[in-house]
Amino acid sequence: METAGQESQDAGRPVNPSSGVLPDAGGAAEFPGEARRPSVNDAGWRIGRCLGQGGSAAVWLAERTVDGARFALKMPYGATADEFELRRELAIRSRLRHENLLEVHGFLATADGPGLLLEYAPGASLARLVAVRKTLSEGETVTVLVAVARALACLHAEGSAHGDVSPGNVLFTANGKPLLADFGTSRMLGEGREAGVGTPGFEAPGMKPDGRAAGAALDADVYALGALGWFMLTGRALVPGLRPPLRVALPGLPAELRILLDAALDEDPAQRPAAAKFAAEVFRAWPAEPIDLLAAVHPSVRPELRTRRSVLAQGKEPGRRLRLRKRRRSRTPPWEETGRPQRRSRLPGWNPVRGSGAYGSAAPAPRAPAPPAPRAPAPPARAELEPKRRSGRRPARNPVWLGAASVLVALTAGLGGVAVLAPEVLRPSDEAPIPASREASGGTNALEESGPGALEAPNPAGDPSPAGDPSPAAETGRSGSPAEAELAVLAGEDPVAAVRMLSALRARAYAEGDPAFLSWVNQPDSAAAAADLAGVELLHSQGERLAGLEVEVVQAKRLGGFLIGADPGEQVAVTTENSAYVQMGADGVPTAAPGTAGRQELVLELVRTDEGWRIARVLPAAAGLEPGGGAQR
Ligand SMILES: Nc1ncnc2c1ncn2[C@@H]1O[C@H](COP(=O)(O)OP(=O)(O)OP(=O)(O)O)[C@@H](O)[C@H]1O
Repeated sequence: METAGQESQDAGRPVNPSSGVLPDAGGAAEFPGEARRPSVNDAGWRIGRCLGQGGSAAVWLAERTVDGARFALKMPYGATADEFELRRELAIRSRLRHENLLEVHGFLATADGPGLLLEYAPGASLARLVAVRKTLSEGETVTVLVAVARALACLHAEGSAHGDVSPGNVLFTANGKPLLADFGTSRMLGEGREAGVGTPGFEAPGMKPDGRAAGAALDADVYALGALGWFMLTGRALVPGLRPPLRVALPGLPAELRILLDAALDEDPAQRPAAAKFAAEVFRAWPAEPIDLLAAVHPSVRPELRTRRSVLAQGKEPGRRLRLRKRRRSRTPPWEETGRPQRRSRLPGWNPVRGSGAYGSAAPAPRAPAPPAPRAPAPPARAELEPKRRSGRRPARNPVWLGAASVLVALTAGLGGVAVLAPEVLRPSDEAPIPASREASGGTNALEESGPGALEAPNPAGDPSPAGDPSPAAETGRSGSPAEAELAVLAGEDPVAAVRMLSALRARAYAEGDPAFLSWVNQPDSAAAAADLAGVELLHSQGERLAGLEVEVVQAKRLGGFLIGADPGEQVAVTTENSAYVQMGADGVPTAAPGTAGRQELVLELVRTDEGWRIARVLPAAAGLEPGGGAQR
């Protein structure tokens, strides 16, 4: 289990740009125990903060410099003595493929011996989440239990048991997908089991140290699932032999969930369900909800979170139990699978209903941030859409839409429709992490320095100076303005020519972190305007920009015209290519891994206003002309 509060220990530490590591006391251990920052001779890697410490190892953030991909590096305390265990962990894990099992990539040589390279889980551990939040809602508990039970079912089907299903070994991606980690205690069925490898409160009663009885280890994993459920709902680990009946301990708990947890926690292993069945029944018993991770993650991770932010954003105390909603009762008794469709949560973030369908499965290596291709927001409540255009103020920061402090995250997290639109661009954040922006509070980046090879910022933006004229630039308090010739193209007849110019201006808004350009790009108060304004305002508010970004329309074809209210509109199918870029702070230091070049096919819906062509809506390439369809206004 990790040390309580460890994730936050690095918060606010100053950055040492020359060393590539957080400063510490002469390289001495920063944390209790033997954790010492590993030294990697290979220039292709940089070591960041300590992510956590367990009983046998410390885990560090590691960045592959060539592409900015982030991993977790697990370093056993005892160096070579534990190398065998690492190899075993790799061997067991590499046979399995499951979206809720943490990926194990291989070894990395360090001066202290080999470390195990793991998929990086930025969303912290369940131990930390519960430590901060106190308890989770029923829906969140379902999300975790279903995911972990499915992962266990996969492990069990391959003939292995986990052996230490506990809160420190359940980690989260940035979109709240639970990952079962730490296969150091895993054993093939029939193998002996070391004494004391489990976590108190999550060990099945009567589990013998050798654990050779066929199936005993599997049943013990299921008991641990029940204990996890108890832990999430009560905020406490079970005290063996002292468990009050769930009906008493949690009187408001829906009966369906209570029966399932009771079954998993049964003293008699034979009465416990198999992991797969437990997953199916818990999934059916109560609607899953995305996990609210905001309070638990390291400050540098907050910008990339894709989970809902209700607890803090709504001013509620972290850890406050969400009130029981109207129960969704099942007429079918637990343990009988019906395959009945589940109610879907509309909140962003992973849940087992949508699973990989919504966000894709884990990729071997994280990717660089997605380029800001034109976005089409999901159809939201109109009130959420109102960008305070022409008011000189920033757009309203709706927690769902703009809770993040990073532009790219805001675009990808809040605007759910984008995923439908451009799936190749919008990977889940564990695949496409948007590395940390600098915290206004002085927090550090996840990987905190740019190093000698830091990317230069092409076309550095000048200091914004508030303008005093009544132009749109003045209204946003910025000085950006297109040239006369560019404006003439927008005012012309040809929507195809206009589309090229609109794309270029839009890219300039991002490249210079200057919202003023957007006034010439999007139709006022449209969905496209809301999305872009939110994104660029976020960049602007952080003094950041996407340096070097250029978007070129390589193909454009008119699909046809239509009316949007009284205004003439046009749909134009476009293929755009964006350059690589760097998310850059005002000090010229990159705040995220470089964005890669890419290509997209979209349909842009333009409207011809008195001031010229503007983008009203962005549609998937397949959308084509929608007869009678109009842009959201
Ligand atoms: N892939 C990861 N991404 C982010 N954090 C991680 C990752 N792996 C581990 N951690 C953090 O490090 C802590 C310790 O890791 P882990 O549980 O693997 O160590 P351990 O010594 O094997 O633990 P145990 O005490 O269970 O034997 C975790 O609780 C978690 O906070």
